[in-house]
Amino acid sequence: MIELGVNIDHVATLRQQRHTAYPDPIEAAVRAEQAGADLITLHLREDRRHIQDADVFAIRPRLLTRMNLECAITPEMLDIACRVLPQDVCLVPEKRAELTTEGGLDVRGHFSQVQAAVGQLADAGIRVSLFIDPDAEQIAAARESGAPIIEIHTGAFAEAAEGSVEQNSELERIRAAIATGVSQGLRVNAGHGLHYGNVHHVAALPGVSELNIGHAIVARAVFDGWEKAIRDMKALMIRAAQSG
Ligand SMILES: CC(=O)[C@@H](O)[C@H](O)COP(=O)(O)O
Ligand SMILES: NCC(=O)COP(=O)(O)O
Repeated sequence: MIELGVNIDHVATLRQQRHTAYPDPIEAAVRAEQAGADLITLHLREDRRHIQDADVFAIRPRLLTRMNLECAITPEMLDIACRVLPQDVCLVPEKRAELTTEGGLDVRGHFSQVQAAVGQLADAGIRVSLFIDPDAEQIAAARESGAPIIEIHTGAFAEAAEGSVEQNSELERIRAAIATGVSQGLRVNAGHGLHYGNVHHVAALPGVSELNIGHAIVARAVFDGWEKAIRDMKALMIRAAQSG
């Protein structure tokens, strides 16, 4: 069954905007699990714009499902990951000035660095995922690095207008990437920019294991409440996966 990773970054964004104690990402994580999240995703950015180090350490022992910690490949982040020991770490590229993660990791271009990071995390017992664009060369490099999981960056698909030629072509790239990854023995996840109006396209693709979704769920929760926003997203995913 397809799994939903609820990304709680933007609960922390709201808190950091005023440096209040609320809304509390720990409560968001616990209540997300109660609403049906299969895992909790959070991204500790180098600039600490949303999730803080203390959040990661506090949430880890509270989870009944699993933690998917997203981070850049830096000595500092790898050290934190090895101290927190989440079940999963997703290695992502970061640019300090970007609004959000703009592209996938260039695994081929930084192969030795990625391979070393995968090895360090794997030695600590952490399952590693690489956040990459839907590109056959990157998938091959990811597999060679020893990472057992890839997460396909769905940002370009999400930015395309519904029903457009561009959206269709991005969806086909994702479909092909999932098929390639699965055929190479990788677990294939996907995420970024998915929302209530586009998630069905990706959830219906054969072979996709998990979708990580954050911004749209936090936005929907403003009107519908946190648990309902999560339940509704999961229902959309499951319906699409069953009909796909
Ligand atoms: C790596 C990724 O796609 C998202 O997790 C992202 O972390 C959401 O947070 P940002 O909006 O800070 O990019
Ligand atoms: N890895 C993608 C993710 O965690 C969620 O991204 P978004 O839904 O906040 O764009």
